[in-house]
Amino acid sequence: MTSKQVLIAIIGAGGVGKCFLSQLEVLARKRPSPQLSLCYICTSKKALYSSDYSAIATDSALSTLGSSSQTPLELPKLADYLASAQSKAILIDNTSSQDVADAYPQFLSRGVSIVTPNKKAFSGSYKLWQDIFAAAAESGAKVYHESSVGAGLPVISTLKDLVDTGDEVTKIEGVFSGTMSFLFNSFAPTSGSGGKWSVEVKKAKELGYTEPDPRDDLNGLDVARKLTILARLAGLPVESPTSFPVQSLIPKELESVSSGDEFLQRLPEFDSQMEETKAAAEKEGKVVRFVGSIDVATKQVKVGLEKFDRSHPIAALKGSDNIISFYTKRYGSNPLIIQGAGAGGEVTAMGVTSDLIKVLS
Ligand SMILES: NC(=O)C1=CN([C@@H]2O[C@H](COP(=O)(O)OP(=O)(O)OC[C@H]3O[C@@H](n4cnc5c(N)ncnc54)[C@H](OP(=O)(O)O)[C@@H]3O)[C@@H](O)[C@H]2O)C=CC1
Ligand SMILES: N[C@@H](CC=O)C(=O)O
Ligand code: NA
Repeated sequence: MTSKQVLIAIIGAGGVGKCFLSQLEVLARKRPSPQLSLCYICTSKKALYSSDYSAIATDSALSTLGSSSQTPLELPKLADYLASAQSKAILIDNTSSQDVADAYPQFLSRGVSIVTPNKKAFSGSYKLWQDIFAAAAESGAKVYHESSVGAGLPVISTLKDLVDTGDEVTKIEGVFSGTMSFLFNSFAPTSGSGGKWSVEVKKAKELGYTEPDPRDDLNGLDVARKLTILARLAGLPVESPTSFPVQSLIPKELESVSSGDEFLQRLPEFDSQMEETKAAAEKEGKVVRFVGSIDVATKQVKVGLEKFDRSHPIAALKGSDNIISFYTKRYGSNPLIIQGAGAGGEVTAMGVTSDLIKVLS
């Protein structure tokens, strides 16, 4: 190992993790120095690494991992492994695991930087948030999580720039879920009749837009997590994603179902409930959409369904698009607006890779 080398460790090789691996390959080619060396990769069951930090070939990492007989290191051991290396190490967390998120302070305090699309660390308890940034400040390690809100869209960097340059954010509102956007754009389009709710939910999962368990999207918690992150960055110390009103779209009858698969299997029985919601909006000449807002002055955060005129920009979104409006003192009554795909492996991995570039810089 040399000081011109940076070690990369990846936890999670699913939809986002796989796309990140190919982007890492491109980045390593385009940016020969420092040399990026993949030293560890794991899923929840398998791992690939060696005690001398030998480089794992990125192009064949997934197939080698698939046939590996190594199991993942426990998180404290992984922190030891990375902190003991002579080169700087960066941990890429491509999971949605709370356990991995809870361990960030351990990594950061030992100088290991973190890049992640996982929302759990930044929307968990306020104490975890404080511990993460305190550990990073003390050791000088970096932590970036652009893809935790709006996938690769520059939402977090924009909000940080607004705050760091002395602007005052008064309100943030919009569509914060790629899954919810896709579902309502296809189930209740501004023209035509739209598909069946349960069929669209399955499609959203197949397209890689949903959380590993789509109930985490449908119960509103994914959006609540994103709003918690943005509210904290805007200066509101929101305690948790369940400390403000969040509307769930999970039918009452399915609230106690144990697995995501059983939930998806039974969802068609309840399509009529969402049809009623859609029909009620149509009666007023409107369409229904799933939105969120943070009112910084009144400290109010909320997540749920609202009706919109068909000509409203929120009603007219396409595919998995998010739209996020920042109202600030500087921008006055014309908000700064960010719009584009808010879910999917490639666009999410782009946010992760560009965060990695920031750490390298
Ligand atoms: N998909 C998207 O559009 C977006 C996703 N994100 C976030 O990106 C993250 C990844 O999402 P996605 O790739 O879609 O999810 P997937 O379910 O496709 O992949 C998750 C990966 O993490 C692994 N994993 C889960 N828990 C652990 C653990 N405790 N230890 C080691 N590995 C673990 C899984 O392994 P195994 O298969 O063995 O369980 C799998 O390889 C999530 O936090 C999600 O919220 C953010 C923005 C957009
Ligand atoms: N499930 C999430 C993925 C990105 O955060 C979404 O649909 O927005
Ligand atoms: Na983003």
